[in-house]
Amino acid sequence: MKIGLIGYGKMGKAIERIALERGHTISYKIDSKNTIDQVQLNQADVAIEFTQPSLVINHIEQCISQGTPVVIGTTAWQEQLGHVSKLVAENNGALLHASNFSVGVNILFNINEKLAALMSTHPDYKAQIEEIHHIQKLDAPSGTAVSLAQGIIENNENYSSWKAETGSWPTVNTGELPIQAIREPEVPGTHTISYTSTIDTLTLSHEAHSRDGFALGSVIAAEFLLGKKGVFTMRDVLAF
Ligand SMILES: NC(=O)C1=CN([C@@H]2O[C@H](COP(=O)(O)OP(=O)(O)OC[C@H]3O[C@@H](n4cnc5c(N)ncnc54)[C@H](OP(=O)(O)O)[C@@H]3O)[C@@H](O)[C@H]2O)C=CC1
Ligand SMILES: O=C(O)C1=N[C@H](C(=O)O)C[C@H](O)C1
Repeated sequence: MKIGLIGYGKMGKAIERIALERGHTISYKIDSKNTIDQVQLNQADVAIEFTQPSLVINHIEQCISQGTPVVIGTTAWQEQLGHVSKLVAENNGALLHASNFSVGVNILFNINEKLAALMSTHPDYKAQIEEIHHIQKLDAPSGTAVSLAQGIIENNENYSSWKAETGSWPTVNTGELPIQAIREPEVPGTHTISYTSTIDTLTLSHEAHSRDGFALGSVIAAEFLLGKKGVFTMRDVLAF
């Protein structure tokens, strides 16, 4: 498969290595010096986009209007999912997005929803989410933390919204789920959900050891997307 890389930073480089190991070729690499306007996107069978929240919607629009299937890893654009879904439908396009492409985190998403449902009838347990990432990360809280919070809100009647702060825990009102974002050098991504009562604490945690899991998941997602039409997520790839 011919893959176009939109974003050739920390993730783009990890994806290139894993794509080549899996027998794919790289058609182009887009970064701040070689931007999307300078490249014929449909040279590639599929594009994989990991850039920045401020760029991703323009990149999606360009890929979909030029008929290029695209895998989106960039985070912090979910409020535009309605616009993006409409665009994909109108152009009979193909797009796959995920806040986290690692298999381990997608298993965590599944367990998180089940635990949230079990905890719904135990309001004495207070939930919280902590995420730790490298200091270059532009968005906070992480897309993964937001997905985890949504999984709790949809399955636990004690929570109806989330509130986040960087570097400390937010003060919350009843029904608000607290998220703390921590930034430390070199951390690829660690997410911890805990439920604490006066009696005990129950904890679910995922710690990425490198970016390889995110990169491998995005290449597997690109392989899945080839020949399909519509909007997909890692749930479709992993058939959860
Ligand atoms: N869904 C998932 O599993 C994961 C998602 N992410 C998300 O992916 C995104 C990228 O992360 P990461 O690779 O660490 O970030 P980096 O900052 O390392 O890379 C960003 C890339 O975007 C490029 N870029 C900057 N400006 C432009 C522009 N105008 N046009 C085209 N490209 C441009 C940069 O170019 P240059 O190199 O020239 O500066 C760089 O190659 C983030 O949103 C992050 O949250 C990250 C990991 C996993
Ligand atoms: O920016 C990152 O590095 C990561 N971003 C994603 C997120 O926002 O959840 C996924 C992963 O945690 C790494």
